[in-house]
Amino acid sequence: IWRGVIREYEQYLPDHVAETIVTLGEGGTPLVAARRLSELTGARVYLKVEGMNPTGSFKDRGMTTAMSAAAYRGAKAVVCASTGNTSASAAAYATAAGMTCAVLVPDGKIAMGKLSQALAHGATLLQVEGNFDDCLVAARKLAETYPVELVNSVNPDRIEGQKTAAFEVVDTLGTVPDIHALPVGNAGNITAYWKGYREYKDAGVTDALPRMWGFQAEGASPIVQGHPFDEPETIATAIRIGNPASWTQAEQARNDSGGVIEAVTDEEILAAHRLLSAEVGVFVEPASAAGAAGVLKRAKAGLVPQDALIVITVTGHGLKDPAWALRTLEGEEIKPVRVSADVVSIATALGLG
Ligand SMILES: Cc1ncc(COP(=O)(O)O)c(/C=C/C(=O)C(=O)O)c1O
Repeated sequence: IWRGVIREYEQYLPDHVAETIVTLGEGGTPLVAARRLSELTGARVYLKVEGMNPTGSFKDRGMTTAMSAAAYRGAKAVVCASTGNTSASAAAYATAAGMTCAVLVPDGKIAMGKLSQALAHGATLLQVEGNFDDCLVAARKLAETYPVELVNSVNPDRIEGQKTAAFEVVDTLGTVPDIHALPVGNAGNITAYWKGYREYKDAGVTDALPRMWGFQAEGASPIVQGHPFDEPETIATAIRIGNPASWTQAEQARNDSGGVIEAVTDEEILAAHRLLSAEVGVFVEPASAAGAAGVLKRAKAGLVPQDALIVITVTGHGLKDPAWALRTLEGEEIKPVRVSADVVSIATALGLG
């Protein structure tokens, strides 16, 4: 039985997170061989399906450690800024810890699934007139001034929990991938994976390191462009971030691993989003497809080494933001076919008639 991230990887985690463990069974997510992506790229591609965590995104890995640490310090209230998934996760783990949770989200830019989760878990959700970056500045000031713990990925306990995904990839594959690809927003996750891979190598579990390939949405690609975006814009609202908190660490992961951080367009993100659900069988939210979009883009440019072992993290479940399964970027509806209840109409509609 899987016992959650802290108990499975306690020896690699700080002592203060293992004293008062708050867990919802996070981690132990599937590593799925993506045959269609292997065909399209000429590599051996696996997906680390992080939508299979308790609240449907990778954020739960860092929330178990951050909330356990907060509980150990006797905190009664937590706060976070979020594009949605951090708030869903913070709300669930705060509830599990018996704490109150305040979340600051950008006005009108949070996917319905995530909003419903934060509210269902009883978080106090404030829609801030501003973008995610404004929310993060406010959340940090609030935690400095009032007795509330900040559980954003600027909190190192978050990174500690999230690095366990790298351990799981190695434990499942039995080796290190040549390349690890994933979306980059606030850049905590690329930082965490790189830390995890390095710690396994330092511990002698592995003898190599992957190249880190991070992908930002073109309209929200400060690390790619080398300057903050005051008005980040993308339909991938989870990564609609203009000034990543872990910017420097993300560049270190890119440089030290000999990897890249590049941009993909909303069209490329949605095309990958649809390919993953329609041709691989894994339904993810749009931002989560940015890594796959980037690998496909580099494959088209002849930049994916033949037969390379590639793991792509898909970060959140498709149910978080199902709207994009029902409409195209051009706005046309994808509607279920309506038929009368007789078997002939049904057979005809199915092309059997
Ligand atoms: C589905 C999904 N995919 C990718 C990212 C980017 O990860 P980072 O580069 O570590 O930020 C996020 C991030 C979400 C938040 O930042 C938040 O929830 O506040 C996400 O929800």
